[in-house]
Amino acid sequence: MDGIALRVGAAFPLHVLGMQRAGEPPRELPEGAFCWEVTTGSVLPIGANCIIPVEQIRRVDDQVFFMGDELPAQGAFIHPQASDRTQGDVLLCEGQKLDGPSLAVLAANGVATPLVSREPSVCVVTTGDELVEVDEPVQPWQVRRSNYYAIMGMLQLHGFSMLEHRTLKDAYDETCAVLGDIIARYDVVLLSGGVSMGAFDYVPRALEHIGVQCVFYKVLQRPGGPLWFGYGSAGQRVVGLPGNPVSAMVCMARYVLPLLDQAAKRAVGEVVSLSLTAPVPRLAQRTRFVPVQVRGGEAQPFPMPTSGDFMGLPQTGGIVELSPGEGEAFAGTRVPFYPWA
Ligand SMILES: Nc1nc2c(c(=O)[nH]1)N[C@H]1C(S)=C(S)[C@@H](COP(=O)(O)OP(=O)(O)OC[C@H]3O[C@@H](n4cnc5c(N)ncnc54)[C@H](O)[C@@H]3O)O[C@H]1N2
Ligand code: MOO
Repeated sequence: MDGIALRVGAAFPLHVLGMQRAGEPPRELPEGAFCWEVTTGSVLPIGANCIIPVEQIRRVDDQVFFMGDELPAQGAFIHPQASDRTQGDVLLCEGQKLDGPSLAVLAANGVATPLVSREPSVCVVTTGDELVEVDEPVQPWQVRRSNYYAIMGMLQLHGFSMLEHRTLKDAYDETCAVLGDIIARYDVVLLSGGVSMGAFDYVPRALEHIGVQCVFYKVLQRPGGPLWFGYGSAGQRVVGLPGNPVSAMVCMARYVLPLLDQAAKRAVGEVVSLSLTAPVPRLAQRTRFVPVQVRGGEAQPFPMPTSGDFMGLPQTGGIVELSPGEGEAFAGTRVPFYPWA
């Protein structure tokens, strides 16, 4: 507070001894009708116990007159040491993301070298003979490598930066060799495509051949049924995402982003639930994920015709999860929501 520092009870007018500026060591305030001019952020002069804002005084030369209605009480506009937190208080917990406020707390407390977890390195591997680069000419029987951009974008927007990319042809020996090399060098490997039932879907076989321990393969869900997950010998997390673009993005939002938060030792955010604005048929035996537009805490279903149709996804903010069951989830049903990033 910009104003004057005084002792409660000192009789006005007060004599101004000078200016106690921010960044200066404390001055002495003697007994009697004296005060120090102070600026916001300055330390309290020794002996002062109250501040009067500059708006409430009138200064004539070195004399100060009180112009307010009521004299402030002892301690007014003073921020005592340790009044916000005291020694021994916990300021940040494990898993805290170092955002602006938490970095400010670290800096203010002199923590120049905080103990942080290492960001996991991630390699995204896209597989398929039909895939071409985004800036290459594409034939009617070819597909642009859009899953790579979708996955990378989701990872980057989620705060991951140690990202690499490899491409693989649908060839078993090459898949084994390249994956063996990649898995030895990254904490997390995210594969797209080649996990289903096709004659050239080599990913599950190749991963097991090179010693990646399968934890699960196939989930009762749509889209994203053929999802594969396992651990490398040094604990590397390996995910085989289904190649269909909607399936790959759904599995990223629902499983991979939380998995990476866990790998980075970040606190995994609480899952938000939203209210459906329209009924959605459930699947009898499978969990169903439906893209939604989010408006005012409500989820408007925006289903894609197939898991290869993703041109409408940019109008959505993420997916909701419907548990298996008969009939439909009615409008108003609260369902878990997973954002795209
Ligand atoms: N007989 C069966 N066939 C299929 C089944 C099944 O259970 N039985 N599951 C289907 C489901 S569900 C899915 S999902 C797909 C997943 O197949 P894969 O993971 O093996 O993926 P691919 O066959 O390699 O590709 C599927 C589809 O996605 C396109 N794709 C692949 N990678 C990319 C990329 N990087 N960017 C854009 N598009 C990509 C690819 O061209 C295919 O069209 O299997 C069903 N089949
Ligand atoms: O479930 Mo697949 O993941 O729809 O196309």
